[in-house]
Amino acid sequence: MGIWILNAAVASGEGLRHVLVEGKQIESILNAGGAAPEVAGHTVIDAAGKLLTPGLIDMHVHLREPGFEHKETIATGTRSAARGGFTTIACMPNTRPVIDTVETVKYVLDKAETEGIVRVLPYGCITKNELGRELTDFDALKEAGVIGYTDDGVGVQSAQMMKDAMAKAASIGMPIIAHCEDNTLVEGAAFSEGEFVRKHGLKGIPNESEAIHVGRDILLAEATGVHYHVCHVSTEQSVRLIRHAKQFGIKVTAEVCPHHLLLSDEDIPGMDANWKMNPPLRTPRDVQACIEGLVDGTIDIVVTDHAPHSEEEKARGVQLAPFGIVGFETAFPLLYTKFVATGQWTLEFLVDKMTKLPADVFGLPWGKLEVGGIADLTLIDLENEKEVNPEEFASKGRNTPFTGWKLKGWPTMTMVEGQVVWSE
Ligand SMILES: NC(=O)N[C@@H](CC(=O)O)C(=O)O
Ligand SMILES: [Zn+2]
Ligand SMILES: [Zn+2]
Repeated sequence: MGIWILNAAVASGEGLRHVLVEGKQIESILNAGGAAPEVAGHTVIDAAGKLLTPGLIDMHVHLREPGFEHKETIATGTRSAARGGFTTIACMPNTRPVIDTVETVKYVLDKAETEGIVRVLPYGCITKNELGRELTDFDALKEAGVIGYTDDGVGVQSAQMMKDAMAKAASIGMPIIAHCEDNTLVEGAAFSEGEFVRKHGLKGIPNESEAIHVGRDILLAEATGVHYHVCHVSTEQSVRLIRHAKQFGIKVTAEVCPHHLLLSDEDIPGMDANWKMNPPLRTPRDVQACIEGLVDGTIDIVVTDHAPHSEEEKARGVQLAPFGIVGFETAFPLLYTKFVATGQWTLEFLVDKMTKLPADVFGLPWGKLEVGGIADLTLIDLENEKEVNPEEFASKGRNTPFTGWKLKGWPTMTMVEGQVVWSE
């Protein structure tokens, strides 16, 4: 007995489909124009009026477990992901303890297996404790199941340390995923150098703090041959450097977050820590460069950088509050409403940036709608308009700048390996 998903629209826009899921697999995909399928004995999901996509993939998320369970857990984070239409998520290692040992990797994978409802792929740290002093055991972490190395949350300050990390990762066919930030340029600043900090007489975070690492690391990637992936690109300078590196055939890929495509520092309404994230909201010119970079392929994929914090932490005032905003439950509706519904992007472009392309960049077997493929699937309602209401989030985090935005494109069902893990 299988599951027939009937009369679903697909992102390419050419007619409706009936899709049969048997066990963990997509068994067949039919054009809905032909003879009606034999559904007797099967479960039927009526997808009329809905878009069917491969399950969304998010290669940059913070699940906070172990150690920061008051912010999020693997249970709540994966539920939040499922509500956002995500079926595969890659979690960052800046937990407590950080994910720098085989034991911590196993802990996360075990928790994900027993308490998670979507697929969780862990990253391991580049350096022990993310302190930048000593490399972790890349071989052992790979063996334990990490999909790459990153010190996300902080930049690797030493060029020699980064070069050693890249050389080692390259030798075992693994990627380096970099949070690009030079600490000497950002001390004490909460927002980007731009209109907002000028107006309020604050110290700003300059664009070079990110782009200096991007430039340095591109040269190190060229020298070592590693696959180098740039986290949360936010500046015009970074986009330019990555575009140039790609023209040279250097193995660099990059990601961008919805908030860096939709908001600039000029949108910050006041001293509200729900607008504080790292990298910060930059100038309108940077936003435009990120959009252009995504469109021309300089930036490969969209990620959320889902970074939940408690309300108490975010209420400490903008100077003391931690950086980060939640992202799972608003990502697709935001980008659909603001870029696809407005006619700037095709639906297929957006869906590819959140499914097929992340899978391609990281060599993962998911993210495609094809017979014989794993049945990770998402249904999305493109018509129903609804306001963003953080009280409805499955995440423990309520820290979003998008409260009250009226959006379309809300997921209504998420299936992982043939099992409906969430539906409205
Ligand atoms: N993005 C953020 O603002 N915060 C992230 C860290 C990070 O992604 O660098 C976090 O862990 O809270
Ligand atoms: Zn980061
Ligand atoms: Zn992050």
